[in-house]
Amino acid sequence: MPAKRKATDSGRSSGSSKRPTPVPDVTEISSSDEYSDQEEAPEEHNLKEVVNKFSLESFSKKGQLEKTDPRFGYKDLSSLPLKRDHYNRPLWIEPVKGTITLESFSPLAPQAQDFLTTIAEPLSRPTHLHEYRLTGHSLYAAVSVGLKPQDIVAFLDRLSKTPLPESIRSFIIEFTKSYGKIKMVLRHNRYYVETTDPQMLQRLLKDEVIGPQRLDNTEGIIERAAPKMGGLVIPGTKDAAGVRETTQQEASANRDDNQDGVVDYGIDDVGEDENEEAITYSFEIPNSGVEVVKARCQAIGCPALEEYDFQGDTVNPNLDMDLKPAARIRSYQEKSLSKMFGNGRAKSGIIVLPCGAGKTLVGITAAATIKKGTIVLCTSSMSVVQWRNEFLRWTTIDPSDIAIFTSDHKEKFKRSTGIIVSTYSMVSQTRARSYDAQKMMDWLQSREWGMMILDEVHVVPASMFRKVTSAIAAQSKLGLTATLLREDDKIKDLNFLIGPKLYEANWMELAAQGHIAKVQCAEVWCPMTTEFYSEYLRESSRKQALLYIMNPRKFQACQFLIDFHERRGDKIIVFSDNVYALERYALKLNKAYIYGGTPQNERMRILENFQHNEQVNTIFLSKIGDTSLDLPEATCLIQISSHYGSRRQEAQRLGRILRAKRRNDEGFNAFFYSLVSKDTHEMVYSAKRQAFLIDQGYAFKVITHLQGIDNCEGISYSTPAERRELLQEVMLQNESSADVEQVTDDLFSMRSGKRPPAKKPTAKRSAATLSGLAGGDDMAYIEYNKSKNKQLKDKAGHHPLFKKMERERQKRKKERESMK
Ligand SMILES: Nc1ncnc2c1ncn2[C@@H]1O[C@H](COP(=O)(O)OP(=O)(O)OP(=O)(O)O)[C@@H](O)[C@H]1O
Repeated sequence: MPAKRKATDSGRSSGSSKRPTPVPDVTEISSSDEYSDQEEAPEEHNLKEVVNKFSLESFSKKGQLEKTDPRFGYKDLSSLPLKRDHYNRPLWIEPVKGTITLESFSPLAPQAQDFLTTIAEPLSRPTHLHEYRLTGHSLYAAVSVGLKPQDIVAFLDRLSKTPLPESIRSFIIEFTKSYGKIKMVLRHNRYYVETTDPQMLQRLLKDEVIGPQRLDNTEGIIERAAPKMGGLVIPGTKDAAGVRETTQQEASANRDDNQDGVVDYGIDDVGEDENEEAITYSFEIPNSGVEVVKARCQAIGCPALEEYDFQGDTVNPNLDMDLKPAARIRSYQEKSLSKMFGNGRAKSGIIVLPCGAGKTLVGITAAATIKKGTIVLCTSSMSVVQWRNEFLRWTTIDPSDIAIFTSDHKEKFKRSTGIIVSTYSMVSQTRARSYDAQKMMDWLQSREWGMMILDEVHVVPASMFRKVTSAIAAQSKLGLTATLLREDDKIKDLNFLIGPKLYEANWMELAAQGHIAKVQCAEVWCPMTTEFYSEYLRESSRKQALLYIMNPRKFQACQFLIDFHERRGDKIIVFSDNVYALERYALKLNKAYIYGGTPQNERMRILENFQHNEQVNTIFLSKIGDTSLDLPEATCLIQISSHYGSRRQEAQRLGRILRAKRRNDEGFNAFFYSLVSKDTHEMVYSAKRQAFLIDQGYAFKVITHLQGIDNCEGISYSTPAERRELLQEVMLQNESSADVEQVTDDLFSMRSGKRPPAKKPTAKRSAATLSGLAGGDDMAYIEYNKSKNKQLKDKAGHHPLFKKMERERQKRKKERESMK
């Protein structure tokens, strides 16, 4: 956990007497990830320096000083006159930061978009204008899929409304000229640094960091013929889907479509000389030196590419596995894989697809393409089981060739190669292992793996990756995620430790094609009641949080929306990070709820009821349901409390309704409401949370008043007395009741049954009249002691199936009685 976070925590433990607790800064606290770094190791610091060096900002700093008016941030772009036919060209290219703006309404936008996702990082993709940025890493990714710097420059120039700025041209050429010259190669479980350029070899050997890493063995400098690239067909597609091919098809399509002949890709020869015969020179380095060498290569401007020539790998046995004939991967899945296998080899990197868009199948198809031993790492044991099932569902793999390594299962595959599915913690754990687990680990470490698939790659910090990647030798690494986001900025480390972002899908495009649901997003502003607001202004920040979450107007909005959507036939999930509020809301509204302390069998019962019981249309979930929850029945989300400014949580939560079963119904929309108490810190957090989704093209409507709420029958807290009573109850809570839940598993964690339930809020709620405290005799503390969750057991009796059984039982009883 970052040091700053610790400071906040210690502030908490100091107790209420040491008020005021500083208002938490969103950037400080929202990085509480399932796997947080405990502290920044010294090598992590070096890593930061290396990754920062590659930012375009530092490259263009000089230009920025010259061109920007410091008072207004105004940039003088008069040196870039518009081209005569600028209206036919879709790009604006900003010379200082390398931002590229695409007019998405241009007829050339689809082709330009494909090109831009290859060479730049998407920043924002609302309806009419998309924004991208060229970075060192994005250019690295572009070169690694076979594009040449001159082609990138030429094509950008053609699409640009102005002549290509000189700064952009030199940035592209400078940053890419050495890419691909150095490769990190794994052979027979040993690492080699490889290059085809003798001068580069000399430079590496003389380098003060890389030189000493060379192993002093008998092999010395190894000369070999460079591997030839073979044709490649990605399973589940109609034909080979290399990016080179795609790009060339697009280029010719573009030429055909382009009546005025203004824009031409002109990149037909991309990667042409790749097949030329060449000699490679390589030397061995120790496993422990891999990261140092990679960091150094990046620092000297020649990043070491990691590519796996799996077609030419005759040492590792082939795995007998194909996609089943019925499996057809979708166009965006194919596109993402084509970035990985663009030149017939497997490149390491990260594929970013929205929640529910089918990342699992992408990983499976990648494994079926290389057909070598593969290790899949997931965040929980439940995901492990799901991955194994998905492999069996989509591929022809023999079930005995795919094994599980978790605390409960330690299986090996029977034949020479296969697939192992495990969790990050099983593989990276450093404390003493059980005898079986250690034996299993030794076995995993003694082998060379063709590919390592890293699921939910965004949650895993650099230190954990280090442990995983140094423990297991894999030829290529594929990271999968929906949200390549971390508030602590450590996401850049992944570029370095796994590989560049290979592909990022456009959420809106996928929604338009019906692969994920269309969602209406709204932020509902709930005014604080006068009593709550006056306390809010007086209280410490932690108590303030409790007040804005428990604001009676927010409660009313929640009740109103649940009622409205239940009547529309929606199934609703209400999310609250705060467990006290979760319980209070759910009990008051007589709904079931799940949080960390809910036993596994009860979780399952509630979820099953939500799916199949017509009486159960709303459930309350703590942050335990943020990820891994697959409930295609859910069509509406209401968020009452969340993790400060976490953009990732917002996106992951939205992801829970993207799989909505009804998504292809005519005019169907899912709904996502964020309830925010007006004029409180919550508004600041809310704005920050939405940033990622807004960049994906979602528009958040602000609702300042819910029509009809004032005369809604049965609405809670409608009288001042009720509101005062709630306030008194909230004020009696300890500050710790305001904390967000600390979650160590996900909704389906199989560990839950064994672990003691998560600690409940330490606040003690006692039954007592509050008249003494509040000076009013009309108020009484109401104690809810019958859990709605327990009631679900009774509710199950109302399910049609149970009703039918009951009817039959009664019928038989009557028959027996009449026979007497
Ligand atoms: N090409 C395809 N054809 C048919 N079904 C598909 C295809 N790709 C994915 N699916 C289905 O879409 C659903 C979502 O897939 P998956 O669970 O892999 O999503 P995900 O991207 O991992 O989501 P999350 O990030 O929420 O875990 C699954 O039911 C899967 O079987």
